[in-house]
Amino acid sequence: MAKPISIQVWNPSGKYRVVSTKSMPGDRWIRLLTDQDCRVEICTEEKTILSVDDILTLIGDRCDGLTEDWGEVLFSALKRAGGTSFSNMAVGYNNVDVSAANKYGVAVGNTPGVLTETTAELAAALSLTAARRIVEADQFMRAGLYDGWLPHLFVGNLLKGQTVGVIGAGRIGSAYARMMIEGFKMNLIYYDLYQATRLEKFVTGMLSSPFTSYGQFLQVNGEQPVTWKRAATMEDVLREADVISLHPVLDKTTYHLINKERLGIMKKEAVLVNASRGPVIDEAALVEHLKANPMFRVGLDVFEDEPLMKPGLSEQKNAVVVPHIASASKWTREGMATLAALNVLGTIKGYPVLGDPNSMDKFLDKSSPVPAACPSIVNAKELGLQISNL
Ligand SMILES: NC(=O)c1ccc[n+]([C@@H]2O[C@H](COP(=O)([O-])OP(=O)(O)OC[C@H]3O[C@@H](n4cnc5c(N)ncnc54)[C@H](O)[C@@H]3O)[C@@H](O)[C@H]2O)c1
Ligand SMILES: O=C(O)[C@H](O)CO
Repeated sequence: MAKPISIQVWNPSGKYRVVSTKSMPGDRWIRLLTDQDCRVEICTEEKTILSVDDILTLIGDRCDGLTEDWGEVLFSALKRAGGTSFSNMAVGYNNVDVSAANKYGVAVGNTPGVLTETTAELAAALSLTAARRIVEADQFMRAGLYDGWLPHLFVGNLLKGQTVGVIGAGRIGSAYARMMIEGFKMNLIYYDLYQATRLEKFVTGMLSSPFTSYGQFLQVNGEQPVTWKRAATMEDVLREADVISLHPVLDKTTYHLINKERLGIMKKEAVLVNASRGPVIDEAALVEHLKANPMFRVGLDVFEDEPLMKPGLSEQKNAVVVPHIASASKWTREGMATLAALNVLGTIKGYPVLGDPNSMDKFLDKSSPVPAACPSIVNAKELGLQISNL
């Protein structure tokens, strides 16, 4: 007999039962659901990750929508309980077996757009922190080791005029690239399967006057214009860039994208940042590379065996590690909760799915009524859901 799971209930008499496996920030998402006749159950267990059995208990024998780590067993249980809707509170959905969801007719929601800038800012922070050895210097200071200014104390890398490499120049990768170009006047080299047209236009391009591009703006102000290049291969980025940030989705094409061989072609003093997904880097190979190359530095928000780090990583002074906080700003996390709730609500109500998963503003604007649509359902086409342009 499964152990009972502790929950908090909102609007107990609501017609639709929606379960959230975690407490999510803010209360707008709860109101949006309860106003539309949903009974909302929020798991209040203290453990961070629920087991499959815990979630099966939460689903029970009737559940209309739910939010966690999902595959065949859970989607079939949700279907048996009458559920048609699931949402990740995340843009990445590598934790979801979408073909199992398709098999059981369950819509899979995600939360794009609202976390783009917040995640890019953390990647920029990790780049700077690693390049300028801020964590090492902070620890040194707190340990009472500072005896006075020295020419060689914590010498790091200057970013200005160096080259930033972006692998995966989608929403977050492009936002990060712009921050590094504007903030530190770095040159850009990027690799993506597709051309990042908007990003390219930003650096050189054809945007409106008074300046046609950021490069021209710098020139007019007496500064060296920045350059950009779309690399033909990922190896070109690894060879040329001084700071490399990873922003692709995680799938079989990006698993261990950074491995021993590819680490080997990077500059000895390069900075590598990962705020995408842990398994994009072969973390055991990275630990060896960090040991052998003390001037090579990494900033990691995500880990291959999350929440664990590979043996040896935590001892490396040339690694900055943070616990998957890239999207952790108040505005973003409340927005993610709202989008996740609206994905579930919209599916329950049979609303169409927004055709453009990059324009979430209308769902996030607290001063106007929320549109009768699902913000982002990744398997809308497979399930034959109606698409709307609002
Ligand atoms: N650390 C965090 O908290 C956090 C927060 C948000 C997103 N993420 C991760 O970041 C990822 C990207 O998010 P996004 O909103 O920018 O997604 P996006 O879809 O806009 O961008 C992903 C880009 O990766 C590119 N890509 C796919 N396969 C590739 C390959 N083999 N080589 C190079 N590029 C490839 C795609 O063409 C696309 O441009 C998410 O899938 C998620 O895993 C992490
Ligand atoms: O994919 C995502 O959105 C993150 O990992 C959580 O912010």
